[in-house]
Amino acid sequence: MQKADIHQRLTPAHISLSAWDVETGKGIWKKVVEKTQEDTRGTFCVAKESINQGEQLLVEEPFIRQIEAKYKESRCHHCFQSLQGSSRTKCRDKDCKWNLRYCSDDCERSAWTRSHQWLCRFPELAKEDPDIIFAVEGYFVSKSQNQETIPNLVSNREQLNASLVKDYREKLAKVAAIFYLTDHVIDCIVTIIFQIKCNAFAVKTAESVPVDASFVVSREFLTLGRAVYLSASKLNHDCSPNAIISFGDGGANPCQLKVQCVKGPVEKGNEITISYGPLASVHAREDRLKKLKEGYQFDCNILIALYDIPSDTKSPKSIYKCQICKKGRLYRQQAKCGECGQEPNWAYFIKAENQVEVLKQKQDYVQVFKLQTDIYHDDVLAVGKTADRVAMYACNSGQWELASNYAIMSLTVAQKVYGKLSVEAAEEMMKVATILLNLCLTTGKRRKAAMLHIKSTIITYRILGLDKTAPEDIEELEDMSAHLMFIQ
Ligand SMILES: C[S@@+](CC[C@H](N)C(=O)[O-])C[C@H]1O[C@@H](n2cnc3c(N)ncnc32)[C@H](O)[C@@H]1O
Repeated sequence: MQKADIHQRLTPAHISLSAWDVETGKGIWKKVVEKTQEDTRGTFCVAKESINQGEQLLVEEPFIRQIEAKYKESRCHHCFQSLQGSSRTKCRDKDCKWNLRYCSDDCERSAWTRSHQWLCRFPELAKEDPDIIFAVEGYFVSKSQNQETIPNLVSNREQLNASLVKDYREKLAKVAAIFYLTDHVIDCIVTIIFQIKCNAFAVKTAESVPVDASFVVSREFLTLGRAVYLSASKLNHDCSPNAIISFGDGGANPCQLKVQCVKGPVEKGNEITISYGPLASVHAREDRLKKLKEGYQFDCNILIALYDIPSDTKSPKSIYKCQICKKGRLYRQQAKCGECGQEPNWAYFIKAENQVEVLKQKQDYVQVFKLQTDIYHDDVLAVGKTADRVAMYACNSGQWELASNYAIMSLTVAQKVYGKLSVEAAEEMMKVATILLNLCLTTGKRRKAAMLHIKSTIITYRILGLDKTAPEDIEELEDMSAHLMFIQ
């Protein structure tokens, strides 16, 4: 028999894939159960018993994963681990043209049994649209579990425009011809494309990036690839979530996903949520709704129910400062101040907000900050965001003292809005720590403040359980502390 004939016969459309050697499974929830309700939110996760802040709720391996093209040379195709210093393994088939690298024989075997055995023989597919290849891999792995689509995941396919489905069917033509796929299988793969859209997580890792000649200032997140997890995919979205997702096991196993409670206690029966990206702390309500609709094809019912505010209000959190008593908290267009009973001058606020927009165009954020602190109370996120911006500009030009003053103001806002023990405040604390360290290293000033601040950042991280999700941050804080010891 010709090699080409063997290829055609050994395709998943012709033989039944058995579950041999393909290890996939759902991660086991701790203190959490999945529930399904007949409303638009489908299945979701609730606390089975009271959950404390910092508790780890799930550790899970991907059902399917796909590395970012730019890491193909430098990271393992299967587990995304860096290949630096490790002996590289290639595909078992010497004729394979996919040019895949693995960190170990185990990873090569896992990738082979899951899907590469089917793709290996068709080098022309290596250049196909990654969305298509990922979905085809999803089909192979699902078939190995005797399923035709990824088990129990939503696709929201019914809400999508029929022309999008048609586009994907056309894009699948090449794969369909190679594998002799039936119309039914093509349809399953289209569903998997949409399941991936609704459920895949970007697999991220944090990396410290040195800024100019100083110690460490910036932490960047690299997206190594994407992956679908069967249990974690049951978490619904909230713009102010009580859990976070992290990846990796202290630098190892970059695809391993963890879910951690960060706002507790969560009482029995209450929902566990994560953010799919949009956060109340960062994005305006309209932007959040749009991102969720475009990215995940749903109308967030939490946003609609909780933040149903008049459309002329820019943000639910814009609380104006009464210009007469300086104490009253005014919501937009409120007739009288609750403190002094005087009528607010709304024309003044509107003029100030217009000026803010002009100053933002000119990137004069110091003046923006002055105006905002005049018209808003100090628990308004816009004030914190501007302070953060000024701090970052000051960092980039080495003005550490100015940077530290504004970073502390930004931290104060985060602590007021989210609470001292919140992930948002912890992130701001990390920034303040690095800025204070740089200030101390360059001028010798505020050593004691830096030491104390680093200590309280470590404690905050530990209470929130972030030492488990971001152990590299703790390592960095400990390094900072050690550096400060040697400064007089
Ligand atoms: C990753 S899945 C979450 C689990 C999903 N509820 C299920 O039944 O499998 C994402 C989908 O859940 C639904 N969803 C998640 N969060 C939601 C929310 N806040 N409001 C409405 N629907 C939501 C949407 O259909 C979304 O595309």
